[in-house]
Amino acid sequence: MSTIYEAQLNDVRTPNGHRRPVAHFLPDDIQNGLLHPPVNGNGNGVDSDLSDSSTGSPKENGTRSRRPGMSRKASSPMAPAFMVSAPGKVIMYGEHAVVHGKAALAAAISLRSYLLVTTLSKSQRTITLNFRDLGLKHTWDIEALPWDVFHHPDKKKFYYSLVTSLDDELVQALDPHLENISEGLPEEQRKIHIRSASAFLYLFLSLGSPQSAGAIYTLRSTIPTGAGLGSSASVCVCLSSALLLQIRTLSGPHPDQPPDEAETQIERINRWAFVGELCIHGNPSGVDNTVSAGGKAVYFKRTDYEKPPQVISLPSFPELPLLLVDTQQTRSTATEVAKVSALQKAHPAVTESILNSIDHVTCSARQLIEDPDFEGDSAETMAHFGTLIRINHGLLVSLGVSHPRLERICELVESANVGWTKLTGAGGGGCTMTLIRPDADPEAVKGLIKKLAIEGNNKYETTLGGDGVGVLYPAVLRNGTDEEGGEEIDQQKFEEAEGHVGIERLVGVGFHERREGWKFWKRAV
Ligand SMILES: Nc1ncnc2c1ncn2[C@@H]1O[C@H](COP(=O)(O)OP(=O)(O)O)[C@@H](O)[C@H]1O
Ligand SMILES: C[C@@](O)(CCOP(=O)(O)O)CC(=O)O
Repeated sequence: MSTIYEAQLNDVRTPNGHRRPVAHFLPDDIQNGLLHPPVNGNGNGVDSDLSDSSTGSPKENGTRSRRPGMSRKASSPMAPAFMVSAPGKVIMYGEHAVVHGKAALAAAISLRSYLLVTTLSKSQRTITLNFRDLGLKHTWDIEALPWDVFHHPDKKKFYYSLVTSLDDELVQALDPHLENISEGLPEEQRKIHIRSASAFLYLFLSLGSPQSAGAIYTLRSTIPTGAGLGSSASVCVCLSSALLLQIRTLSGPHPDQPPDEAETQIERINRWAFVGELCIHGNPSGVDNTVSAGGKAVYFKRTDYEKPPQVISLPSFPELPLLLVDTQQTRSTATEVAKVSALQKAHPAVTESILNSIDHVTCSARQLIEDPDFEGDSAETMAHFGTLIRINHGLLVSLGVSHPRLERICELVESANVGWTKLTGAGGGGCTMTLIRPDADPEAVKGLIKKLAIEGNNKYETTLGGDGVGVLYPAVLRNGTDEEGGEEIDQQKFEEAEGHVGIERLVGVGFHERREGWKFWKRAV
């Protein structure tokens, strides 16, 4: 959909945004959208025989082979390695207020997380979490995990359940399995590892079973961690979709899948991604995982946490010339969200009025976009969006979630007179987004970008409004190499891809002009 502000520094990627018709790699029944999960007597949705036998190997191009005259296979081939990918996001308007039941407007970005799932042979009864960006690698014995607690009839959840809070007993049952993660690392770093691992384990134990296949889950991301661009949500969407695919509860994605059916799959993925977010940052609104799962741009509001949120797709979300700048100042979403809750406790009426003002800002932007006479790129529209950006930032400052480094960026943009800036995401560090004025002097913009770099900021180039969660099943891509049938993405290749550019080149969604393989569930408009 949208755009990047061209400049010379710290380029992370230059996506072309092209989408190609996708190859039919999924096993027949998944491919045709017919696969509705076999929920067994334990209600865990997994049938280990079926899950192995219905998945083809990459060499068979995903077709199922059954021996004639046999109703059941004697032995089953290993499931092929597959990948899932999910985008980060920018919140245009409404961060923090959205946690308190107000509206937010957010869009997917082209920076993404990629998760490779490698199934182990039947005799290897372990799962390994390999989160490369964090340097986290940990292996668990599947049988040693607390299945009895997670599968107790009072506790058991299903792939379609709506889980809106973590269960304390389940969280406690995970503790012994998290305590020796990354021992010896500084406490702050360990905490980050433990949070990510707890999201994985909570989902694995909720969705899997003691019969789940052993596997290695290798994740790499081009989204900066903890910078306000939704890295945690995109990781959670990857985990949720991979685990739901492994227990064969998702249909498609398929190019001809009816939109309402695709929406159901997105919703299932999104619900469990939200549970992962609960593990990582405690009190999420759900806007990040919603945008990451479904992609595009949405208006989001959740007034009642016991019910699904209101999500409205915004197909006329305009191509905005945005500059994303990362202060590289670390912070955690959980801490910033807690600051606002503390302010609300201390000053309920004042805080509520700030949150309401943010809500008005978001609604004003939505009204503008949905106006039948809306002109996406007129100077007037830009000025309207820009003023709302400036006001929204001021309100976030009042909530106490800015940071001197964020303020410094606002000051530099203001004095260069090239656009309007606000923090995006949780603040306290992380990123700003600047909407560049249509009449901005290009030399002034260049000068600004140079100054920002000199002061230690990092610029991200990204497009807005792309696809949500995608699947590459099996993990084979046409990468412009001569490999017959496409290039198989194995773990070593994926791990060794150099930096963000290397990841994009190897597996990036939309990176190669003629790449085929990735498929996406398309949100109904
Ligand atoms: N690439 C990654 N691999 C594994 N976990 C990640 C990755 N990126 C982020 N996370 C998890 O998400 C947390 C950051 O989430 P959060 O503070 O909400 O920031 P963000 O704004 O980027 O979502 C990290 O502490 C980590 O637990
Ligand atoms: C502050 C908040 O509104 C957005 C947080 O975004 P991020 O985790 O900084 O990318 C929290 C939330 O919506 O869950």
